[in-house]
Amino acid sequence: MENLSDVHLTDFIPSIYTTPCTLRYTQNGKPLERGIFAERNGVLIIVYNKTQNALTLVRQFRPSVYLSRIPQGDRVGTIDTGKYPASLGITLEFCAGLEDKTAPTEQIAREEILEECGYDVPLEKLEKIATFKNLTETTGARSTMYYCEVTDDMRVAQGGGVDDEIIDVVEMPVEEVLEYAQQGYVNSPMNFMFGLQWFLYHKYKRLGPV
Ligand SMILES: Nc1ncnc2c1ncn2[C@@H]1O[C@H](COP(=O)(O)OP(=O)(O)O[C@H]2O[C@H](CO)[C@@H](O)[C@H](O)[C@H]2O)[C@@H](O)[C@H]1O
Repeated sequence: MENLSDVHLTDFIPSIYTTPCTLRYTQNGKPLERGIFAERNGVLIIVYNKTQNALTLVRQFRPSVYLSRIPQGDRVGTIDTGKYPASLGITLEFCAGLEDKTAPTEQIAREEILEECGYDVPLEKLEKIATFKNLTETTGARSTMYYCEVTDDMRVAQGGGVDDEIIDVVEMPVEEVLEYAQQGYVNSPMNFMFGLQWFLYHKYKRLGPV
């Protein structure tokens, strides 16, 4: 995962994943315009391994996170991966996936848990937490978050993703996740911080660890 080379920025290449546009409108008589970066909707799953009292998380290289950590002046030409190693873009996240098929979100969540984390979970083990907006200033895409408890004997595969995905599955003891989230700089998305708070309040502190 850390083996990164030939990194360079190109002009935007349209794809099914992101659609930039500008919305013009008049509000209270004032003409306005706002840039929008439309994204796909997705699902997120807080996977709690009861056997290990651990959260099942995924580590992966996120290009947008990597780029955000490189100053503008050093983004020209081939990026110096000696100065800016892959680790800058490696995040710790909950299992997640895009709604890339017309299946119910529960079904997509179940498949992502299997593909990324290797657990085969029956649909009824998925508890829906909420559907919410990812960001409000640049994208209106939504995420649907689930909670799912697993045990070691539900693991049927190694996980790690499919196709071009390079994903490490990390079973991290809950107390260790807490320490990680209390650092001054957390290389994880906002939904990770929210999901962790939800888990602590609604499951971990309330019911106690197994
Ligand atoms: N911007 C992009 N450009 C090109 N190819 C892309 C792309 N985004 C995804 N892909 C392709 O789609 C594949 C599958 O992605 P996934 O469905 O596993 O979603 P991911 O885990 O990236 O999380 C996603 O969905 C979750 C849940 O919404 C979000 O939290 C998270 O930010 C989001 O990346 C990737 O391996 C890649 O090939």
